[in-house]
Amino acid sequence: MSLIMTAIAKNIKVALLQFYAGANKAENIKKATDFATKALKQHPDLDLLVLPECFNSPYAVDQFRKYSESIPDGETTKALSQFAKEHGVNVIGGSFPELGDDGNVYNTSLSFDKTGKIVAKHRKVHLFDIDIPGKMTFKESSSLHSGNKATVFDLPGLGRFGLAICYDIRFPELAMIASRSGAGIMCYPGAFNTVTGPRFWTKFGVARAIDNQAYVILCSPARNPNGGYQAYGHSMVVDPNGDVVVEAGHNEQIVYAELDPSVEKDARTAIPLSTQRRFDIYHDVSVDAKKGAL
Ligand SMILES: O=C(O)CCC(=O)C(=O)O
Repeated sequence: MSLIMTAIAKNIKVALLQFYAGANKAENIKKATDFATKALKQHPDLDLLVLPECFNSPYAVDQFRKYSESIPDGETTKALSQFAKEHGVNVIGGSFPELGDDGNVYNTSLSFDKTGKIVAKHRKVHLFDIDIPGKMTFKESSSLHSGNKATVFDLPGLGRFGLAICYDIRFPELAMIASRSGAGIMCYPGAFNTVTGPRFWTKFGVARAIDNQAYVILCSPARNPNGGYQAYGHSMVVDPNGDVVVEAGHNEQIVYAELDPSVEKDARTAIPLSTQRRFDIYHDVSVDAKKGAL
């Protein structure tokens, strides 16, 4: 018996819905379902739809609370659940601002199986607090609270997924946890920007794919011609060898890919990282972490 595990159950046909959000929340939700409908019209046999980060709200720290809603009774959750159920399709629902029971606001991603059931909820763990002098300052923590767990889940018939949001991708640990738990696909709804996007977006997609010999899905909002936060776009799928399978431009569009379990199996068989790991050496990398060390 092969020791190499493949975490994808079948060929998975996926669509990445790259669109931007405007000021009207109801219109943003409708746009999401319109894009989803269009994708299914073009490819009725799709298994999975993926939406971008923060798809029902402008990406602005002073707006998140206004657009936030509770889960599962908020309008965004209901719309996505209903769409998944009506069309019998799995949905990784980008992210949107969640109003938690504790009164705090989170950047949260929900996934739905094809019966419309919520099968995963990830609250962004690492908040985007950066200051690049003269170029960009952003402080998500001024209005958002962070999540406190890594997210791994199964979509029945498709396989095991890891889920994280945007800036989370810079911390390889979340993808490692998912992969060590048997995930074969790592998905990041993410809104990189025109400063850090060109430099880092593709590299992170490729890095996480190679690290874990897993498919990586990145789904971004499109760039908004009416100003505000300028997302990088370039939604993409990267295969377990680090090859980019499909990549969008920066305008609104839908891109399609097929995830093939044999590609993952071949990658993992050819270079058998999973049987060569030395957990005796790096069983817990946090143990010796020193204050101020990377
Ligand atoms: O990591 C980056 O460069 C961008 C992250 C980001 O835009 C976000 O977390 O929303």
